[in-house]
Amino acid sequence: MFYQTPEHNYQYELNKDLNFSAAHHIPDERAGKCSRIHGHTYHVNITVAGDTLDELGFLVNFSALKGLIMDAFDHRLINDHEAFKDIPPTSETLSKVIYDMVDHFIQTEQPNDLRCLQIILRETPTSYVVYRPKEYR
Ligand SMILES: Nc1nc2c(c(=O)[nH]1)N=C([C@H](O)[C@H](O)COP(=O)(O)OP(=O)(O)OP(=O)(O)O)CN2
Ligand SMILES: [Zn+2]
Repeated sequence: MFYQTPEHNYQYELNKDLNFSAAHHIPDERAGKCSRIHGHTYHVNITVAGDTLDELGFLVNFSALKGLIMDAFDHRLINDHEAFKDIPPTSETLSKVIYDMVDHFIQTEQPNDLRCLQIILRETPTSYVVYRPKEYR
């Protein structure tokens, strides 16, 4: 599947799609049925860009991005994750949490200079969110 990505001048743009199964609830009765614990097959699209490749010829290993997200959320209750100690696990907040995880990983684990441009998080067949920082550094 192809998604809209922000305009940029990087030579390479990588996209990784992945799915994970998880439960969540929005702990507020105003969320209606979503205040009850329920599950989704989440779909995530991660966009990373850069001008230089690492020694393997990768921007970043696709499987490293997948592992990062799967380890944190697959077959878990998202509310239990420390990032959601004080905020509800909505599509909006989860897309930002995933953005921050990917950004931290590529800044600390990759030798090449990479940027995460956006995260698309699909919670249901009819609902998804795009998270993009105001500007990429
Ligand atoms: N802005 C948001 N609204 C809602 C979120 C969210 O994360 N951000 N989450 C939920 C529920 O958790 C749940 O995912 C229901 O979403 P919804 O699109 O309403 O699901 P349906 O399958 O019922 O959608 P239909 O298109 O009506 O079948 C709710 N809102
Ligand atoms: Zn839900």
